[in-house]
Amino acid sequence: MAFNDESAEKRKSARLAILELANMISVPMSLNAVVRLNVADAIWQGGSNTPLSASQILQRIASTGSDPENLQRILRMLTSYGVFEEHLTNESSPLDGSASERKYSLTEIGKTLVTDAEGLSYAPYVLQHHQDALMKAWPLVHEAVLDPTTEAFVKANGEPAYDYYGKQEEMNELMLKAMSGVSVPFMKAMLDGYDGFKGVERLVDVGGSAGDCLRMILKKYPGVRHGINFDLPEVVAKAPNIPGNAAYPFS
Ligand SMILES: C[S@@+](CC[C@H](N)C(=O)[O-])C[C@H]1O[C@@H](n2cnc3c(N)ncnc32)[C@H](O)[C@@H]1O
Repeated sequence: MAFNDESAEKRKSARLAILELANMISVPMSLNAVVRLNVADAIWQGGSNTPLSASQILQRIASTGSDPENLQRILRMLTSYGVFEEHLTNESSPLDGSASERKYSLTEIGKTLVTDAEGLSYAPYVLQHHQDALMKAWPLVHEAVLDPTTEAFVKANGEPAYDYYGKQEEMNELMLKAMSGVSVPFMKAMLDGYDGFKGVERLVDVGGSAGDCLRMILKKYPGVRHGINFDLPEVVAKAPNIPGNAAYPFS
């Protein structure tokens, strides 16, 4: 196939678009980096969300020898995806000598990574989705088309995901924390607008993970006397008991 008009606007935009797609991995990997570095909590320290430069953020999270320029690149990348807001100050930049120093605060998206009073955030979800076992499976996605008999995760890791998580305590705990971080705010919002649990006496949450959803439903609906968290044994073993739940110790 020959393309005669390589300078046509739509060919130029198509080439830019495919380059962006080809490099898209830099976005979740940058997100993973700021979670590992705990940048959101560093900016939010004390609830102020005062814009900070990369060097000021590093003073809160890292020892000497860290590289503010590399952090700034990551922050700028994620600013373009709405995680941070960039503020150009009147002070000159000690990093690159430019007239304005760049500072960063959290947007609403960025705030989802801040650890709340219950120790929860969306940060563990980001880590869970980029753990080594999953990262090993992604390059095998095309094999799901060519040979769908074995899923990519199994090909990469030798066993299905939940078997793998169950055997690795750290991964099991990360999965539980990731689910709690996502489900607690979701469930709060859902319970504000949904009253379908009225009149229910026995409730089974299939795949209930740490039991957060069940706990929140039981708290709002004391009429639900038996709440059963039906999950894998190693997951239920880590799930805290729900006070007042008549189903214990049978969940
Ligand atoms: C995506 S998580 C859902 C978490 C939970 N419903 C929430 O909203 O926080 C899926 C859950 O299904 C559980 N699960 C996977 N296979 C299962 C099985 N065979 N029997 C019971 N639970 C299982 C996992 O351990 C995990 O907790």
